[in-house]
Amino acid sequence: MSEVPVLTLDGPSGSGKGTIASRVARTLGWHLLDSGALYRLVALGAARRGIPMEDEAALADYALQMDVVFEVQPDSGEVLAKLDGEAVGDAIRTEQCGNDASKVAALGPVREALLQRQRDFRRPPGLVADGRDMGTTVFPDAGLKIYLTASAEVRAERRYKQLKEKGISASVADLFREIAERDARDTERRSSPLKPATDALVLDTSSLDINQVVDQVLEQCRERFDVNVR
Ligand SMILES: Nc1ncnc2c1ncn2[C@@H]1O[C@H](COP(=O)(O)OP(=O)(O)O)[C@@H](O)[C@H]1O
Ligand SMILES: Nc1ccn([C@H]2C[C@H](O)[C@@H](COP(=O)(O)OP(=O)(O)O)O2)c(=O)n1
Repeated sequence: MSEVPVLTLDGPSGSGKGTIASRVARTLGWHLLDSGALYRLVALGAARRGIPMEDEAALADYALQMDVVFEVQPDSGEVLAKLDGEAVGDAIRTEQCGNDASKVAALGPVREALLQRQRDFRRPPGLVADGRDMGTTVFPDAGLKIYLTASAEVRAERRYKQLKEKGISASVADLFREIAERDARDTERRSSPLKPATDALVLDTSSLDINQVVDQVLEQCRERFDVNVR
């Protein structure tokens, strides 16, 4: 078993995983795995190559050989992805790409193809891994597992504000429907469905702000890991 400590943050869309994972990883000085970005990159790369979303074998093959580089921006901490040598920008952040990612992620062979790539992110001094099955399947021996959640209404409202800030128009009602559909697909699939690990700490963030969630997660990290953070 690897000695490198891992914190897993799993949960449904809009629960705050990405935001909290990036803040906590920066504070701890640990590496970051945005596993959802990998599924989004499979969906984007496959669409660009004309691979049909039903062709499991071709999708898994692409997931195995796609060339992905994540570059952390030193100032903002923002992570930029390069796929097959090209910066993808916001193309992987659209709701369409998220929905396509959720579809390719339901395919067992695609999940299998991404498993080792995700585990390779575990490097000293530690890893914060964000996704759906980080605590259940990818890092079952993680030292701390947190399952973030929030009501679907709150999550749709957060997504609405996030899109508005980016200048993208959307309706809360459509976002709510998409979130409910994605929740259903992610929790009902057979291969590594979205659910809290039996040893995960469940944190409902519906009435917490970002700083409150970061503080609670860091508090748990201080208790579980040999870290010295304020
Ligand atoms: N606890 C929170 N309170 C309010 N807004 C939040 C909270 N956590 C995240 N957000 C905001 O909600 C949006 C979605 O968060 P994000 O981290 O992308 O979620 P996820 O990765 O789970 O889909 C972002 O705009 C983020 O700033
Ligand atoms: N570990 C993971 C991460 C993401 N997925 C799938 C399921 C999700 O609906 C999509 C997109 O994930 P992502 O975390 O980027 O999406 P959100 O930011 O939560 O909306 O990928 C997965 O099945 N397993």
